Amino acid sequence: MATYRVLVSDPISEKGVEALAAAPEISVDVKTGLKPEELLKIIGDYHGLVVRSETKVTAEVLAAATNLKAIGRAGVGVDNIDRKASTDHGVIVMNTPTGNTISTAEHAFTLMLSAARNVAPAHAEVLKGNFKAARKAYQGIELNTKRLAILGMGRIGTEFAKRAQAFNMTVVAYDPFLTQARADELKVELAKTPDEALKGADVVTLHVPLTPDTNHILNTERLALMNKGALVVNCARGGLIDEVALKAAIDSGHIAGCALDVFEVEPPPNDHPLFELNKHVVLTPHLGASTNEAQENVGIQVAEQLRDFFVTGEIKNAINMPSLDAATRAAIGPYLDLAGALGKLLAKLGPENPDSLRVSYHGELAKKDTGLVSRTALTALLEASRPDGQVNIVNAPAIATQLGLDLTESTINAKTEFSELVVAELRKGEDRYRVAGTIIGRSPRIVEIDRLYVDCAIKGRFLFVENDDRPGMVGVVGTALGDASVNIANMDLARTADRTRALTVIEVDSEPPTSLLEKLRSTPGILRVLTLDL
Ligand SMILES: NC(=O)c1ccc[n+]([C@@H]2O[C@H](COP(=O)([O-])OP(=O)(O)OC[C@H]3O[C@@H](n4cnc5c(N)ncnc54)[C@H](O)[C@@H]3O)[C@@H](O)[C@H]2O)c1
Ligand SMILES: O=C(O)[C@H](O)COP(=O)(O)O
Repeated sequence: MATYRVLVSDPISEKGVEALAAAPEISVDVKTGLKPEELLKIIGDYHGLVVRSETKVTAEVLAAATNLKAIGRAGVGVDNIDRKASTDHGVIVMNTPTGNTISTAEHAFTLMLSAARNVAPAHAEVLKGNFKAARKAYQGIELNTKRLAILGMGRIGTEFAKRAQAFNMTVVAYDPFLTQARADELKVELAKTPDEALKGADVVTLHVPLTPDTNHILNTERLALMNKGALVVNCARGGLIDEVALKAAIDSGHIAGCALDVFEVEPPPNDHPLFELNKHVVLTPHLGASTNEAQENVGIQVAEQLRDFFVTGEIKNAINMPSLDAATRAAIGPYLDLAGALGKLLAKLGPENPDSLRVSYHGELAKKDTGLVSRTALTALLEASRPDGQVNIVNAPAIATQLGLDLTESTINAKTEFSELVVAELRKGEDRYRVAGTIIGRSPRIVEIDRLYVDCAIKGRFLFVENDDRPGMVGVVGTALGDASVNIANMDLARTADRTRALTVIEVDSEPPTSLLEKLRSTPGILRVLTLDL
């Protein structure tokens, strides 16, 4: 019986569906073209969701998706998925960033050539029998030596640049992450601003994600910076262009035309103003990634990523989580277990309503990527007060922020008696409580509780007894446990350097009854008694 149910709600390649269904742990339902209300009704039954750009994964859908753990986007753009709501609900969002790069770059390039040479309107006229008239009407634009501005020099922008250079175009690129060294390597001019890239450009092509910052990145003012007779190409997202401004710039004759694969609203309405245009215009229905090759790539990639996430815990190409490959998962597995135990210990023993959790790493571990280890400690800390599955590794930082709890990480070079040490400290004002652990062999051990040195396992049922450090206390505790028929599996004793306070960590074989806890708590010299299942 499959453990995880995955809904594929947009068409992906058959091979992708097969790759997902091949895992015995996973059962797959393909239901494409669902209306929003139909999706809302069934999404609660699924642990995984696979989409392209059609399914809108809104905050409402995520609120109804009570079992959802992961969304796989078979493609690049994730603007159809409410990222914040996904994170708040603890749902991992992964995309497949590389699978459709070439197909999309080729489509964008095709669009540029088609707009320059009026391929679409000329074709339509030929079919209508207007061969001669069309020969006169559709004079083209040569691209050789023209200046091309690329906004967004990521995967697709870079591939577009290579093709444009083969056509002897001069390429100028703007991307906030493009360095001079990379620009030199790609033989493109580096623009410091979008305006600088657009000034004097004959063609612009957009390859940036749609975000609140990039919405209408191409507007009236920026179109005006381009040369008269310039072309606009957009194979990224419709919202990047102010379509009203574009229509006005084409009507005025400043911009010659446009080549668009994407629209502000998809599908665009039948009376869309750009549909009135004819010369140097070509419009396609979001076909950039629609090749057999790209669809197989992204379909299989998304299937493998979701399968690995459910089966091995591997996290690849997540946009709201650090990645975690299988090898790293295996290497840091014991530290994740240790961090979980430290978080639980702090929840039980540390101050309530803390201001911050500080996780510090000593030794070799300090050189590794410990982000997920810290997140695991935070998740375990928060889970203790929300045991109903509301908190997980994806949403723990967001929940902590809502609570005003800071998570800080530090690496410490000072030597300790352990080759590696993880210290988790909960702070509330001046009040601090710390616990620490290490890995011995492959086994996580707790080695410090509130500055007292212990050695205990991270799994089991424990009784913590803090008492004045005076003779006879261990006997009192042992006798009380014996009288209550609670067997001791392990016992570890620690005391402060000034010998005023002692801590006994007792691993027990059965749940200590309330009567035993009350008896211990009322025993003179016993300061605190707590039980904890780790
Ligand atoms: N039409 C289609 O079918 C289709 C197919 C694939 C991708 N896309 C779209 O194309 C976009 C780009 O895809 P990609 O694979 O090249 O992504 P990418 O992440 O490799 O590249 C995006 C680049 O944009 C840059 N960027 C971000 N903000 C910017 C800004 N304000 N100005 C300039 N550059 C900025 C980033 O630094 C990055 O280098 C995707 O986000 C997606 O929306 C469309
Ligand atoms: O962002 C993408 O990957 C493209 O826009 C492709 O979208 P699609 O999968 O809906 O064709």
